[in-house]
Amino acid sequence: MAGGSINLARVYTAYEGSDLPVLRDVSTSVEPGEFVVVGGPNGAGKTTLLESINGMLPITHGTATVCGLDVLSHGYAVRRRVGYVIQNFAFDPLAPFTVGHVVMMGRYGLLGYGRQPGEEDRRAAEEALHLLGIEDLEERSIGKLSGGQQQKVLIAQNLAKKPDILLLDEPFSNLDLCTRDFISEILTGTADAGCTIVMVSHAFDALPAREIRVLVMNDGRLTFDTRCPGEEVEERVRTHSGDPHA
Ligand SMILES: Nc1ncnc2c1ncn2[C@@H]1O[C@H](COP(=O)(O)OP(=O)(O)OP(=O)(O)O)[C@@H](O)[C@H]1O
Repeated sequence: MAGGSINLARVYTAYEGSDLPVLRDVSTSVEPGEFVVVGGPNGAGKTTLLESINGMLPITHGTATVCGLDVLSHGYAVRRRVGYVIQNFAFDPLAPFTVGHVVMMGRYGLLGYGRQPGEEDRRAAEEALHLLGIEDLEERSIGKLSGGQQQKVLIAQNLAKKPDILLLDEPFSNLDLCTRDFISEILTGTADAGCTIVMVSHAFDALPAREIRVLVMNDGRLTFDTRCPGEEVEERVRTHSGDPHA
């Protein structure tokens, strides 16, 4: 994990079929190894921001450069280096994959076309299973696990990829309090190893004690940007989030 930078310059993003952009005039720079928390009210554009960074959504104006690559013209290369733990994902109970398969899928984008996983891939998957403490689930069917267990598997899948940047959308949403602390420690270790972390969250109780970069979004715009210790993040986000019901 080398740690990747993110540079957004006056970015606008619109969903297909819509003329109105959801992200509006977003500019920011994230340095390699930063731990970023993105807050703000429901519908502010936080998920849209993550999916603009990894090139899943089309940027209609402005430029996004991730790990030194232009996202519009090098989306595939960007996604090889960026992990993404999506929000509220649930596998079909009949999905024909074991936990081991799902974690190994994190390596597939790194393999050439038609190449089978090798020793390095197996080691990376085993390390990720071990880090998340889910080795005992390796042979279990993914769709038959609890939401919290599936969440851990998705995090393991993305860590097996050894990304330069890890994007996480509400990673604590399915997790009990102890597991939140456990995942928070893993993310802190991942950031300390050099990986840039960008996490969208409404839950701030499990943030690491280290310095956090806080970005707040309101109505598609980036409206607040600061750095503070983990325990102050909730207060900063609360103070700077517009009330959508006001
Ligand atoms: N697939 C889509 N097509 C059209 N509009 C969408 C789509 N997904 C989201 N939007 C709109 O984009 C806006 C921002 O949504 P987004 O999911 O980025 O917000 P968010 O800040 O992540 O919200 P939350 O905290 O509720 O997860 C919302 O107005 C939403 O309705």
